[in-house]
Amino acid sequence: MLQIIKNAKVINEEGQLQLQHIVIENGQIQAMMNGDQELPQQGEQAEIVDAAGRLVAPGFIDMHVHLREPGFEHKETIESGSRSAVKGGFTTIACMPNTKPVTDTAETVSLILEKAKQAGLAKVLPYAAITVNELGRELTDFEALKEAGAIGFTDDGVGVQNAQMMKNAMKKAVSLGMPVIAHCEDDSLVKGACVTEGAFAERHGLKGIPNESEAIHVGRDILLAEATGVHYHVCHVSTEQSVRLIRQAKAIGIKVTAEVCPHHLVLSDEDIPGLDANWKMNPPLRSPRDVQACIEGLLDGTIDMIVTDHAPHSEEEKAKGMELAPFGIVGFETAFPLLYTKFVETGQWTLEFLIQRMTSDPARVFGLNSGVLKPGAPADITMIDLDLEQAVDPAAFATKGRNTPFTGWKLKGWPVMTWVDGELKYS
Ligand SMILES: NC(=O)N[C@@H](CC(=O)O)C(=O)O
Ligand SMILES: [Zn+2]
Ligand SMILES: [Zn+2]
Repeated sequence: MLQIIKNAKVINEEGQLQLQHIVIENGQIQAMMNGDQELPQQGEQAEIVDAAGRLVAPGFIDMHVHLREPGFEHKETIESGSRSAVKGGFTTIACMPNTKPVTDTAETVSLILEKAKQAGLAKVLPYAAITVNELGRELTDFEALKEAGAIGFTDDGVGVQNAQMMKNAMKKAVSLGMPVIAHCEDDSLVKGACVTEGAFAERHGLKGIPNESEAIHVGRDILLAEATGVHYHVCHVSTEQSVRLIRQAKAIGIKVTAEVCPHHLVLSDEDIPGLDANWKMNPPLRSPRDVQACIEGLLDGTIDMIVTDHAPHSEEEKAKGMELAPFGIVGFETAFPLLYTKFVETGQWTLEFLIQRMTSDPARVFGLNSGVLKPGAPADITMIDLDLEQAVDPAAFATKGRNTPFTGWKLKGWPVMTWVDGELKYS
């Protein structure tokens, strides 16, 4: 079937906004036509959506999310999580293996893929665990996990504490042409802390999570990546020191890539209003200096992409307070409006810069065929109303999670329609 999204404002190859018509056939982009060209003859039988000059971008790609299924369906399911994703303009999401059971067997990878297919919303790419049960003691069966459809290995939620274990994982991964994705956290430097070391922790008499707990793993793993030649990807970078280490490693050609979350670009520990666990996530909100370093790292290409680390938890769990509640905040439905409002509307970033970090860059790093609007690409598309301004209202979220620090924030740039392989999944 032929579909046309006409009068779409797209970012063209020169990085300029241009009015175009997007012609879609059988789930793929067939042509990108200039807005002043006549629509194709078959246009009469085509299903036509008039974008009326709204921004139309490649569907966003989020390489770090928690869908909680199997095992934590009270927090989220693959269905509710992928519904939240498409509502946020995301068409491809890569889910973390800290489920119950941990995604450490081919059966669980297959189960996730099956549930994602049933949900029929976003494309779901599962990661598998590096170690059995994410306990750091024994490697999982990388071949079987790859065979079942895992796209990379990570123990997200915890760091791999043992350097030899990490090195063995990297050797195995590189032999299979697979990446290792690391949650960087040295447990010996954390010990029961819930917020970053610094002003907020001191004021509230809390133990702090020091920057080195993250950066020590980044440094260690960069050396191991150099030794093994693996593609090493750093999760949720939050510190100045990590940015520096990654920058240096990239400069000498080590195969390292990195991601950063919207909250680490927009919030510091100075913004935390009090002992409210909606401001608790791992890594924690750091100092304004770290925030600045993450922004600079993204700007100079040290950090490759933006991910949400969408991490839903139930209201009861989050009500346990700053010290006892689990780490994590939801992210799909606020990511684009938040970054658009904070960085593009204020003139600090171009729209193109923001969109590339959420589309073509993750696609490039992980070898996906999406993330671009060009003939032959899957019709994974998001339409955004850049003028629509509304307050963040967790009660209206599609995710089961209500855990966000952005409640009430007035933001512009809300996704209004999302297509996956040409099928409308949100409007
Ligand atoms: N980011 C978080 O604060 N929490 C994540 C775990 C993780 O990403 O490390 C979770 O699973 O809840
Ligand atoms: Zn993590
Ligand atoms: Zn995570």
